[in-house]
Amino acid sequence: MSPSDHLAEHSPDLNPISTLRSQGHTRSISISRCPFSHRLPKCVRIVEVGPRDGLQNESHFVETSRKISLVHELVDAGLRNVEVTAFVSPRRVPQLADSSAVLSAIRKKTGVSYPVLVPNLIGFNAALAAGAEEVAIFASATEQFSQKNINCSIQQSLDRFRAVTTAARAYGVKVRAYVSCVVGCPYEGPVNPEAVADVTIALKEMGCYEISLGDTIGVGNPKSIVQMLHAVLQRGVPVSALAIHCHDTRGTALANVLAAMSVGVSVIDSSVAGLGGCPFAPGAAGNLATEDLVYMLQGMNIDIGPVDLDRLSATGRRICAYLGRESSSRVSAASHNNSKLSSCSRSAASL
Ligand SMILES: CC(C)(COP(=O)([O-])OP(=O)([O-])OC[C@H]1O[C@@H](n2cnc3c(N)ncnc32)[C@H](O)[C@@H]1OP(=O)([O-])[O-])[C@@H](O)C(=O)NCCC(=O)NCCSC(=O)C[C@@](C)(O)CC(=O)[O-]
Repeated sequence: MSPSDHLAEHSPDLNPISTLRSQGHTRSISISRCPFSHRLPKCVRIVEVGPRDGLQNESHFVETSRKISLVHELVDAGLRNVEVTAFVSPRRVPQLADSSAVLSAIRKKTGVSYPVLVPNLIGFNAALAAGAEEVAIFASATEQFSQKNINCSIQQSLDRFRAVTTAARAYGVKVRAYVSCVVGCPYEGPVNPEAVADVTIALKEMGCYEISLGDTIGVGNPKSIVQMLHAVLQRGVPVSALAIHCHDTRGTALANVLAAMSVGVSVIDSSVAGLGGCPFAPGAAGNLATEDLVYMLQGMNIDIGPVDLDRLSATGRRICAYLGRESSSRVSAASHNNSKLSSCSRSAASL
């Protein structure tokens, strides 16, 4: 039985292509093409931020052993980039006070990167001592968010980050970077894309191999995301050095990711079960759920590596059960309710 027949049998109304075929429409193949698929990257690298971004805002302390097993489960589900924790002030982010214990206990697999967040040299040195091979620094496009988040101006933060990138180079540690509030700021409102470009260029010039552009409070839409990306690209930052990091506060994260992909972005941050949110960004909900991203990309036949969606969904459900909350992944909820339909997207890919 072909995938389309399988779909037709189980859910005829979900499969317009086979329905049209059965009605004698021979040109149905053409509508199976995504109208902008030629502009989308063929491969996407997913950066899973659940263990760090996902847990940092949780009020009840997650046991160190549970954090470690979450990282292992995500890697076992096939993810190849898993952000593990943050070496920040334990007074500011008590949930991640066990960062050294977590990172040093991770059973590392070859071919997997395990970046950790560091705000300054203190954090970098602690991360290095715990075995970090990749760190992520994090700046903001707005002054007020920078002050609230890391207690310094944008310029001061760039000076601190330059010290980190210099040290990282000396130790052979890779450095990724974030820019927060790329579309809107909880304290300053709409953000000028040129401000995002300024910070992105500064981070690129100090040696960050990749800069992840964060819609921290999930106010973006496909148009504002693309406008922001164009501003960054027009200033000469190569698209291969950019990633996108969308919070799903208003339900636009997946659409925003697709918009970013249509201009060539091929690295996407997401969080298992849609966990997450910055403690210093009031109103910020969780990230785009990794399960939902994987469902869409696998369904579109975009290569994301060997990710097992069922295992990933199970991981999301387990951590949510531990935290005593519902998963924000729509795919996870849907496949739980109707396992027969869970493979629709994957079947459609081969039509
Ligand atoms: C950045 C600092 C450390 C500045 O820290 P500071 O400027 O020194 O001042 P502070 O009052 O904020 O903290 C001072 C205390 O932190 C200590 N300290 C100083 N540095 C470190 C360090 N690295 N590790 C551990 N301790 C450190 C320092 O020694 C001192 O200790 P105390 O005297 O109080 O005992 C602090 O403000 C901080 O930790 N802020 C938390 C930032 C954070 O984790 N935010 C959430 C992550 S960002 C995010 O979620 C957005 C992102 C990346 O996901 C993308 C997006 O969505 O946009």
